[in-house]
Amino acid sequence: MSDETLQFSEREALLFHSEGRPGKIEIIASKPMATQRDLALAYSPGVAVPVQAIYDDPATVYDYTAKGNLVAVISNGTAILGMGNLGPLASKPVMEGKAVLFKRFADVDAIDIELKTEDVNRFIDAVELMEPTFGGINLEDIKAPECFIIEQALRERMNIPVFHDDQHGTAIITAAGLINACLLTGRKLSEVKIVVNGAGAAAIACTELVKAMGVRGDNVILCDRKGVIYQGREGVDQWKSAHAAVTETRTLTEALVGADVFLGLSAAGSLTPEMVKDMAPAPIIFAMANPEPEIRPELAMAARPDAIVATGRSDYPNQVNNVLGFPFIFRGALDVRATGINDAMKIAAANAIAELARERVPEEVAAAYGVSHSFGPTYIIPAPFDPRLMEVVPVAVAKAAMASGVATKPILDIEAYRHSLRARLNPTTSVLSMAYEGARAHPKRVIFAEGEEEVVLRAAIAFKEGGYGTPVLVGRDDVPERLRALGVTDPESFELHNSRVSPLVPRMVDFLYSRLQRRGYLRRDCERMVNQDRNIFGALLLQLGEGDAMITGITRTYGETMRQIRRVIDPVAGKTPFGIHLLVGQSHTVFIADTTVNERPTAEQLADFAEQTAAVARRMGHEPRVAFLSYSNFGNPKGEWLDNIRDAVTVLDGRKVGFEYEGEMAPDVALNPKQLANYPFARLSGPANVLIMPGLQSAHISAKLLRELGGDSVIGPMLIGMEKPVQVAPMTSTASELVTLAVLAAGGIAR
Ligand SMILES: NC(=O)C1=CN([C@@H]2O[C@H](COP(=O)(O)OP(=O)(O)OC[C@H]3O[C@@H](n4cnc5c(N)ncnc54)[C@H](OP(=O)(O)O)[C@@H]3O)[C@@H](O)[C@H]2O)C=CC1
Ligand SMILES: CC(=O)C(=O)O
Ligand SMILES: [Mg+2]
Repeated sequence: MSDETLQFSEREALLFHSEGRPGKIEIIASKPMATQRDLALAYSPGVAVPVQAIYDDPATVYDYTAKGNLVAVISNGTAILGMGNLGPLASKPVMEGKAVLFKRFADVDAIDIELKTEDVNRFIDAVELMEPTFGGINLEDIKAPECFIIEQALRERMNIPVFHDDQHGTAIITAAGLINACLLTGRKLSEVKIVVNGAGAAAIACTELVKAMGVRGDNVILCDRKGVIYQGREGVDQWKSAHAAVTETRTLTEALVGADVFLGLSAAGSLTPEMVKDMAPAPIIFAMANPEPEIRPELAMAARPDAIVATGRSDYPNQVNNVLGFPFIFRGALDVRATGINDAMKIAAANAIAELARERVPEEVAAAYGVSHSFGPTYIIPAPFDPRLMEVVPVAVAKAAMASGVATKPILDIEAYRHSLRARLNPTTSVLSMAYEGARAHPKRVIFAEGEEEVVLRAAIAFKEGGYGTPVLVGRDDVPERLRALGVTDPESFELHNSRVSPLVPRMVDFLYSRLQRRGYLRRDCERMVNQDRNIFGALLLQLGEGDAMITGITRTYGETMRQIRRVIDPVAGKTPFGIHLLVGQSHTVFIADTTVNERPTAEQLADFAEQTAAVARRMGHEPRVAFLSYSNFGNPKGEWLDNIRDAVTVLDGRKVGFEYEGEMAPDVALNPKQLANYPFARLSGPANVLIMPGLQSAHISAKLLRELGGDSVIGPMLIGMEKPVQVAPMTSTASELVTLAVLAAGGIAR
C-alpha cells in the first residue's frame, strides 16, 4: 500500500500493532483476584454455585457470566476489507480492530475468532456450537455468496443476534446517507436511479435495504466484475439474479449515464472521472471500498463539482462506514436481549442515524472540529465518535426490537436507559478524538525542542503524517538524514532550527538579556544559553512566533526543564503554573493536580488549581466535582497540615465558583459513593472527578504510581498556567504520548 495521503507510514502501522503487548486486545478480570478467598469464589469451589443456578434456570447465565455483553467477531478471511481472500490468519488484525471498536464506541466486550475453513457447513457448525458463550455474533469479511448461506442458516439455528456486518451494517449506514443525500438534492427514494458497483455481501444487502425503504426495483442496476447483471445473463448465481435488471446496458460506463446515485462496494479505482461526468445533475457518489475507494473524492469533485461524495474512510468528509452502526446496533440488541436483529431494527437504526445528521451539532462537537458541521453536502452523516450516536441508535434499536416482538428483556424506562448509555462512555475519549480532528482542521506549528532524540523524531513524523500540523525541530544539521533513516522521504518539509547557524540568534539573545539582565546574568551568559540549551532555544522560538506550541521534557528532569523554560516564558499574570495528570478509564476520567510544580501550595494556590483544573475538565466534556484531598475527613483525625486545605475551601466559597467542591477528605470518600454517604452534609452530588492534592509529595507519588501500576491509561502531565502553550512531557514518554500532548497544546485544551 503506498499512498502519500495516508496519515501514517507502513512502519508506524506495524509499530502500532507490535509495540508493547502485540495486537490490540487483552482480557481483564472484572472481579478482584487478589486473595485465596477471591480465587475460591471465582473458581472452585465457589463457582459451583452459579453453575447450579444456571443449570436450574438458564436465563440466569446473563446474571452470573459475561455472556450478555459479549460479542464474537467471526471471519474466515475470504473478503478482508477490499483486499480479497487473504485467509483467516491475515484477517486477525481487522477482527481485533472491530473488537476494539465495539468496546471504544459502545462498551460492548468483543473477541475476534478466525475460522480456518471455506467450507460453508463446517463454518456454520462451528459458529452454532458457540451459542452458549456469546450474547451476539458479528460475522465479518466473509465473501459472497457463502456469507448469505452462512448468515441465513445461523439466524435460523441460533437464538441470539447474528449479524453480518458487511451486509447489514453497511446497508444501514448507506441507507442513512442516501436518505440525507436525497433530501439535500430534492430527490424522492421512489424516483432515484441507482447503479450499484459490486454484487457481493455489502452490495446485495444495500440493494435489498434501499429497495425495502422505497427505491423501485426497476431503478436499480447492479454490476460485478463482468459488468451489468441483466436479465438473461449466463452464469449468475441466485443472489445476483434476484436483482438482475431489464436493461440494454452492459457496462458500468453505460449504466451510469443519467444515473442519480453510484453505490460502490467493489474495488479501488473502479469508477473513473469520465463515468462520473455522465451522471445526472447533482449526482450522489458513495465510493465505499476500503481502504481505497472506487474513486478519490477530489477526482470525483473535479469531474462534477455539483456531486455529493462519500467514502468509507475517516480522512474525508462523509465517512459512510459500518463503524457508525455495528457497535450501537449490538448495544441496543444486547440491552433488550433480542433474539435477532430484524428489518424493523435496521430501518430504525438507519433513520436514527440520518436524523442525527440533520440535527444541530452541539457546541463541543463543532468546536473540536473547528468547522461548523451543519447538515449539507459535506456533512450528510455523523462522525463515528459523535457522542450522541451512543444515545440515539441503541435507543432506536431497542425500541424497534420491543415493538417487533424480539426483545426478551424489554426496557421499561427508556429515559433511564438513555442516561445509562451516556454514562457508559467516557467523554474524554470523544474529546481526545475530536482534539485530533480539530488539530487536523487547524494545523499548527509545534516546536519539538529535543529534535535529536529518536522518540521525538518519531513523534514529529507521526504529528506531520497525521496532518496535525508542521513540526518545528530543534537540532543539528544531521536531523534530515536521521529523518530519512526513519522512512521520511521529504525531510525538507520539516522545519529545522539549529542554534549554531540560526539567523534568529541575535534577536533571541536580545530578548533573553532584556529578561535576565536584572536577575544577575551577563549578555555572555545569555549567548551561551541560546547556543547550548535546546529548551531555551525552543522557548525563544515560541516567543518569537516561530511556532504555536512547544513540547519538550525527554532529556532533562522536569524541574530542570521548567527552570529553563521559566527563563524565557512567564506564567499567566497572577497565576502559579502547575501540572495535571488525567486518569482515563472506559467510563470515567479523573483529573489530579498539582502533580508537578509546587511543593507546598498555599490555600490560594490550591483554590486556583481547583478552578483551573475544573476548567480543563469542562473543556474535556466533564462536569467538575472537586475534592481537596487529605488523609483526614473533615477534621478527623486532626493534623498539623490541614489548615491550608480547609482555607482553600473557604477561598472558593468567597469566589462563588460555578462547580461543586468539598474537602478536606480522603480519596475513598471522594471516589466511593458509599463512603461519601457517611458525610451527608458534603457538597458533592457524586464521586469527585477533580482531585486537588495537598502537596507535591502526595500528588507526584500518586501520579507516578498510577502510571506504573494502574490499569487505566494516564495522560500528562499537562502544564497549566503558562503564558504560551508549552508542555513538559515525562522523560519516559512514547511517541504517541508526545503526539497527544502536542495536539492538546496546539488545540488549546492543555493551557
Ligand atoms: N464502507 C463500508 O462500511 C464497507 C465497505 N465495504 C467494501 O466493499 C467492498 C466489497 O466487500 P464485500 O461485499 O464484503 O466483498 P465480497 O467479496 O462479498 O464482494 C465483492 C464484490 O465486488 C465485486 N468487484 C470486485 N472488483 C470489482 C470491480 N473492479 N468492478 C466491479 N465489481 C467488482 C465482486 O465481483 P464478482 O462478484 O464478479 O467477483 C463482488 O461482487 C470492499 O472493498 C469492502 O471494503 C464492505 C463493507 C463495509
Ligand atoms: C468497513 C468494512 O467492514 C469493510 O470494509 O469490510
Ligand atoms: Mg468488513
